[in-house]
This record gives sequence, structure tokens and C-alpha cells, in this order.
Amino acid sequence: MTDAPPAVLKNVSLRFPGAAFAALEDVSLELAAGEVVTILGPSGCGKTTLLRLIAGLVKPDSGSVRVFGAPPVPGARSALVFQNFRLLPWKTVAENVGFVLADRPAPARRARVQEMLAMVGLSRFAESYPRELSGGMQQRVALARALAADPDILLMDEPFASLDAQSRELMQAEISRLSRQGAGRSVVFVTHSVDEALVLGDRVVLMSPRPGRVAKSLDLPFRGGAEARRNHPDFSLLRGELWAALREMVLSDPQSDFHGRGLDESNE
Ligand SMILES: Nc1ncnc2c1ncn2[C@@H]1O[C@H](COP(=O)(O)OP(=O)(O)OP(=O)(O)O)[C@@H](O)[C@H]1O
Repeated sequence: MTDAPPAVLKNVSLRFPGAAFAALEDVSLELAAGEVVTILGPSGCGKTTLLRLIAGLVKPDSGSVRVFGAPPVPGARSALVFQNFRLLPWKTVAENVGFVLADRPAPARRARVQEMLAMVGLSRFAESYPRELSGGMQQRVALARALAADPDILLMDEPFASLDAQSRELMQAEISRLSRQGAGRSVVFVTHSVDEALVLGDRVVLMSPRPGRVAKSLDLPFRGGAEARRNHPDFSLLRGELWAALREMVLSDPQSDFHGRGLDESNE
């Protein structure tokens, strides 16, 4: 059982009650230990639902989801990071991070909180409240909280979408560094940005909407930090390929506002 992959989805389908289309239809995906998979796709293609399935927060109508060989249990082996941080405004930074460690003895909890805050460069802000921090800093607190319980799988749902460009790049570098350091920790990272998918992923999974399906899975030929990746000769080629596939999906989707229209060659 210990050799089972971090997450395996087999022929998973899920339709929410009353929905015209399946949120996910016949989706199969395997996540390897230490792998960073970025999930890319237009609005409504089931990206968030995929993360929630791995987290054990929803169950499929058919097919199976296994996390380390067993049905997922919420909070057990994975942690979710959202776009809107979900920090508790009435608790300090340290209390927010320590929140997930409530079952540990106080000294161990304090030590772990300090370690996590040092990791994200926020030791000096332990006693501050979320409202006293910038958006980028708050997102670092959310990341520290997600990592505090040392999850084997980090599930990130457009975590940097609401950050300014500079904070976003710094956070991407942080994730890239953590994933290269993290002994065997796997990451599933949902994004709308082709660039972000290419800068962070070992593999990019492209999903299509209505019903949500895996359209393409692309092993990336580069590793390492953002700059090395952007300088790789294949980066622009892959960027163009993914963007063209996304554009085609959106333009050919009768439910999309952009159906049948032209779009610029940019997604940022
Ligand atoms: N709890 C729910 N009840 C009903 N329908 C839902 C629920 N959650 C998601 N859906 C529907 O399932 C589909 C997939 O939703 P999901 O949020 O997974 O897509 P997404 O790719 O993450 O979208 P976005 O990029 O806009 O966040 C959508 O059509 C959505 O409206």
C-alpha cells in the first residue's frame, strides 16, 4: 500500500444535481510522488471539482479516486490553498498557521509555526493580524498554514490569481523552490494562466468544458526556476500550442461569451 501513487483518478464522472453537463466525465489522472501537475482550462471545465475530489470533499458518481491507495479522507494527506486565502481575520498570523495543528502539544505547535513562518519569510509578522498584511503576504500565510501539517499533496486552486504581478512572481518562485526541495511532496496547481502552468509544472493537464474532460496531458521538457524555463528553446512553442488549444476550446464552445469571435494572442 505504501507504494501506491499519491493520487489516482480512474474514469471519474460527476454531475452536480440539476446541472445540464457533467462537471467531470470519464477523467483519469495519476499523480506521481514529487510531481507538480498544473491544470489548465477554461472556466467551468471542472478544475476545482478535480481538486475537491482528491481532497475527499466530494465523491464521484462513477469511477474511483484513490489517495495513496485508499479513498481520500478530508484533511488527512492533502491540503488546499485557495485564491481568497480564507484566513481567520480575528486570529493573528501565528494563530492562523497553528490552527491546523490544534492536536499537537503547545511547544511542538509553536516550533512548527515558527518554522513555517520563517520558511515563507514572515517571522516578524507572527503577532500581526491578516488585515495588516498585503495580499501577497496573506497568501504566504495561507501557504504556511497549508504546509504546517506537512501534507503529502498540496492542492492549489488559482492561489495567486488575485495577487499583483510582482507578488505573483515571487510566490511562483516560492512554490517552485518548495516543490524542488519537498521530499516527495506532490502538487496539483490549478491556473488560468498558460505561463504559470509552464513555469511551475512538470506536466500540464489541459481540460475542456461541458462536460469536463482531460483534453491533453503534456510532459514538459524543462525543470527548474522560471528564468531557466522561459529561456528554454521549447518554451514559446509550448506556450503557443497550449494557448491555441485553449482558444479553440473557448471559441468553439456555444456556451462561451467568446463563441465564434476572434481573440488576441495573449492570455495574461
Ligand atoms: N457545488 C456545486 N453545485 C452545482 N454545480 C457545481 C458545483 N460546483 C461546481 N459546479 C459546476 O460544475 C462545473 C465545474 O465547476 P468547477 O468549479 O469545477 O470548474 P472550474 O474549471 O474550476 O471553473 P473556474 O475556472 O471558473 O473556477 C461548472 O459548470 C460548475 O457550475
